[in-house]
Amino acid sequence: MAHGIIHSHLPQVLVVHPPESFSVYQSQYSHKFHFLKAWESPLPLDQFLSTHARNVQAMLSSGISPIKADLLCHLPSLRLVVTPSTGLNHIDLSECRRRGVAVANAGSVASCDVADLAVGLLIDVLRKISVADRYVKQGLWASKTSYPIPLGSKLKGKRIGIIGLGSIGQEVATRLEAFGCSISYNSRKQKPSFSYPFYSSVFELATNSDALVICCGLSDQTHHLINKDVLLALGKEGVIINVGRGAIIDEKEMVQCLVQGDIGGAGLDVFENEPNVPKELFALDNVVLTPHRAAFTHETRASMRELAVGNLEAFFLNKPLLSQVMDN
Ligand SMILES: O=CC(=O)O
Repeated sequence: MAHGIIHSHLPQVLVVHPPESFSVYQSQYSHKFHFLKAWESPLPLDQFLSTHARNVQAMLSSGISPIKADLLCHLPSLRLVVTPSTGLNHIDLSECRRRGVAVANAGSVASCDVADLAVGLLIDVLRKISVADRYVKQGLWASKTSYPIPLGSKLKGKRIGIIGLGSIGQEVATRLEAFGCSISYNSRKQKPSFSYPFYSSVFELATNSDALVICCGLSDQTHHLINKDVLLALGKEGVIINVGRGAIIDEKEMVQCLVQGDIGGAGLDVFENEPNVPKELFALDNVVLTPHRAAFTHETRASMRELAVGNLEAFFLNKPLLSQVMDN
């Protein structure tokens, strides 16, 4: 039936924009929930919500599309937003709090994968794996007598500055310690359970690091946290890795620093205006780009779905949520 508008005995879950692999939610969980699919409706969204979603208590977010006051005002009965993402910047948490809407996210299920990609990007930038891959695949190795790939840089011994020592940052630290790097960090608050040196200033952290790895979430406090001064403090050999959110870095300034050689390189999985990536970066061999893929493994996507569904089930059974966002 169109848009899933049927009278069903199953609990209704509003889906405004489908999350990745929504077909799997449908095939595996349609016996538990009735998914109300707003995007399939020919009605304008406002009208659809006012007409069909006024009594809906729970919604499943796509993990990307904004859930802000302009949407929430059409959903007076809403009590839960579940997002199958780690990041929460697409959700207006204070508006949710004001309206008594709980929020549950993917908790730490993606942390290992995200940390793996961060370390992979760092190794790629330092050891020029993508450059070398292109060199071989383009037939340059076989066709040239000289060896034009510049030397890479050793990972062991590098001073790594982690921004955000949450579960992703901690996984990055564990991995890079095993590679013989030294770890320091910046976080909202010092974490006494870790002995890594803490810097309350990102500028000081950058000054004392060979690479910065951004692992924090995007908020008003972290927007453009990495500005021109921080980038210049990182220096000409310094590398920046971002698996957090694009807007944590002032992207325009970063592009300029990379183009002018004011920093040494970058490994970026996230961008300010996805899916648009500054074209200037395409020509730079010291920059490795991935399209927001850090949490994309079969295993983690399945865990994210299971946790999202677990939260929905808990909600409808009046049980505690499995991964409620604490400051919500
Ligand atoms: O970026 C991915 C996520 O927030 O899960």
